[in-house]
Amino acid sequence: MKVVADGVRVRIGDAVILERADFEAESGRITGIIGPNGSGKSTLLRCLYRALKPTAGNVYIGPDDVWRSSARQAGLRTAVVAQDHDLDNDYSVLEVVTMGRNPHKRVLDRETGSDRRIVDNALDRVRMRWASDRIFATLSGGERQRVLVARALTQQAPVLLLDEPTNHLDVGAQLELLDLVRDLELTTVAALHDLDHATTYCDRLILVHDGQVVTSGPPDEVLTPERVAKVFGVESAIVPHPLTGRPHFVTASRVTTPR
Ligand SMILES: Nc1ncnc2c1ncn2[C@@H]1O[C@H](COP(=O)(O)OP(=O)(O)OP(=O)(O)O)[C@@H](O)[C@H]1O
Repeated sequence: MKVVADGVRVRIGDAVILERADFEAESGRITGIIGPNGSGKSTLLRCLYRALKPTAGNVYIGPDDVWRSSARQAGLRTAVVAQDHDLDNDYSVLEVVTMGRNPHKRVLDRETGSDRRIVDNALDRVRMRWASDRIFATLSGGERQRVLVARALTQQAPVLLLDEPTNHLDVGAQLELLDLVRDLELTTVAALHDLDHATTYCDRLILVHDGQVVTSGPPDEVLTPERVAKVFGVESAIVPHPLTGRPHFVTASRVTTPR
């Protein structure tokens, strides 16, 4: 299922946060959104998962305009791990992850044995089943992040939207999560800060700068040294990884090119 942004514009008050954002995320592929702090990555993602209505333009998940679909329809197609969440302090981990099943249920439907198996399986995949009865708010930042990924998995949606999914995770847990995302083979759109992760895990990148999509394409075409210097202000190269031989993004020093 494809994800398409068509001329998306976001204006908040007098500020234009996003201008004419166009892109297409291919079915079953990982598309990374990269760009400096404040460039508009989260804003673009929020438009995709119905948290923010664009001032102009359209977002399509598969054939449907997300802003003409119901919240439930959107929940069946799109699972989200956002940067912020509005979870009550008293929810247990099990309750949080079970919420991912809500789009599959009618109002008074009870949890079934099948739901419970899906929830347990998701918790196993992120190695958090041991915490099922813990209060979500008492977990560490990295543990909470893994639980939110488990909740997204239980939605069993074809599209996965991730806003800086490796936040709070140690280096091993970061790679474990990104390997898991790759193995899922969903249509994934992820805002990422780590440009080596973006190079290693993404099939395509969308580079956002000052609220504009600067370019999109395969990582080696997007992350040219000239463009990285201009947008991020650092000297960089893509070189063969000394351990794997795969393309590896490295930085050297800050450059003086104005951003
Ligand atoms: N509700 C709002 N009101 C005013 N400005 C906003 C609002 N939401 C976002 N912005 C501004 O829009 C710009 C883009 O924000 P956004 O969160 O999309 O950036 P980002 O690329 O995800 O940044 P980061 O890498 O720091 O997470 C920022 O300058 C931010 O301050």
